[in-house]
Amino acid sequence: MDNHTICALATATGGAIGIVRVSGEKAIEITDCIFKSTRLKTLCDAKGNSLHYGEVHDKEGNVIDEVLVSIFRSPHSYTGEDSTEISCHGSAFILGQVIKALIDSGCRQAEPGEFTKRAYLNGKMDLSQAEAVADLIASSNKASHQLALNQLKGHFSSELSQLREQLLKITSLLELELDFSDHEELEFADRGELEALAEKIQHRISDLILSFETGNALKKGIPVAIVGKTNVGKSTLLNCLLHEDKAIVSNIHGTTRDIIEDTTEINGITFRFIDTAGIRKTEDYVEQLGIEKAFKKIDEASIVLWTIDQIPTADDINEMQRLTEGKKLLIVFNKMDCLSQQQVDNHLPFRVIYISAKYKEHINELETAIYESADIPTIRENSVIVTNARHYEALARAKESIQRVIDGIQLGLSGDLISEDLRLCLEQLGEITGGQITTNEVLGNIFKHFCIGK
Ligand SMILES: Nc1nc2c(c(=O)[nH]1)N(C=O)[C@@H](CNc1ccc(C(=O)N[C@@H](CCC(=O)O)C(=O)O)cc1)CN2
Ligand SMILES: Nc1nc2c(ncn2[C@@H]2O[C@H](COP(=O)(O)OP(=O)(O)OP(=O)(O)O)[C@@H](O)[C@H]2O)c(=O)[nH]1
Repeated sequence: MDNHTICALATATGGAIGIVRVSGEKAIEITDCIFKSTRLKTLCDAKGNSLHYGEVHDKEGNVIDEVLVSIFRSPHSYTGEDSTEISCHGSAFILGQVIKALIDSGCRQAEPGEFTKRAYLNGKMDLSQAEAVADLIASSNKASHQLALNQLKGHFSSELSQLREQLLKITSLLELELDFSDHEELEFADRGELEALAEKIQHRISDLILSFETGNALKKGIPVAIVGKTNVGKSTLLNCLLHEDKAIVSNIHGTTRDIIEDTTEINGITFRFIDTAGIRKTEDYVEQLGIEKAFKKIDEASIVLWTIDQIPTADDINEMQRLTEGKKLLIVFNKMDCLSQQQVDNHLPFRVIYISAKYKEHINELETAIYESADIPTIRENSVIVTNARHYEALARAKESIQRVIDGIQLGLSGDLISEDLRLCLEQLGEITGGQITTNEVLGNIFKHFCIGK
């Protein structure tokens, strides 16, 4: 890490007040260079967590703005370094001038995520908490907000450290055995006990891996595929659910060829609606490609809205069931405005939601059904749900390692062979929170997605 003092705008432009953050060894000294107060001789004597009124000026001594400066002293700051925050009037011009003045006095403009990266490197938070900061900023609904907050608060981190402790316990039991391996009659490590412990760890890792399906869906949006024959009104329905004209609607069969998707919220949960090409037999090569993509999307979706505009035949029902096996299936009978009461009353052997996409009738009812079929678990303040693909991958590898430990114990392998897999498992779990072994490449990949000033 370079030890330059960094600065950046911390707020979005356009507000009444804008904050410029400064962090690093010379943060207070450099801020003092551009700051003048009638009360205080120099900021360098100011206490940590104090607030100071004054003016900032440029190199030539021209006043830029009337401001408030907060002082944080290492290690009691967000980054763990000496830091200041300059609250100015929220004009893009003023904020630019303040940053320029700071750079003229020896600061460097911060890179994306550099404040949080420093907080991580200074031990203020672990890597999964740093990632939670980015998720928190990106959170747009109650669920994703709660998940990010839980991760930031360290619930996931402490779960991982419990797992690491248990792994270390197995390791130390095995090492004890190795130390005394000359005395073959001595068996310190009860293999049954070791196996039970390893299995407990594996279960917990498996649960975390499983939680990713929910976590990922809540973060990225629960995938809902809109499927059906051509011209039944799938694109009209998509537009209706998204509350915007996203897809082209026409009465020409086979209008939608490619996949069109976007997200929207129902009761604070993000859903990702995917409009697909209408399914029919066709000689048109491009349309056929679209239909194949539709089948793939059904596979990836958790919920399928099978849209119809006529009473389905037995063959239709068979196909519907065959293609959506293992999915939550909602049958949407569209164009109800064209149906006779008799057709509506015709009893179908499954639940059907009658709507009119064109005239926006019964859309609320459909939204409720979609929300209910998503079966979203309540996210408590201390729920641990994995939402990050990097964490998921590390857990998957850790699970393989612990499986090899279990296999090794069952096969009666020697302690040193088993220890090797235990060490791997520890390392893989350690990647999530970031240990000594985190490479610059991994760090670079994580922090480049942050905004500047965070
Ligand atoms: N003005 C401002 N608002 C902000 C932040 C900030 O840096 N500045 N944050 C940041 O992005 C978030 C709050 N996070 C923060 C986390 C730690 C510390 C801090 O000073 N920690 C010290 C003292 C802790 C204490 O008093 O208990 C420490 O960890 O030692 C500050 C902000 C959101 N709001
Ligand atoms: N009467 C009536 N017409 C509708 C309704 N919903 C859609 N339509 C009409 O049905 C026709 C087909 O609509 P689309 O949304 O393009 O149908 P699609 O299923 O996406 O069609 P493909 O792209 O061919 O798969 C259009 O003329 C729509 O205006 C409805 O609720 N009632």
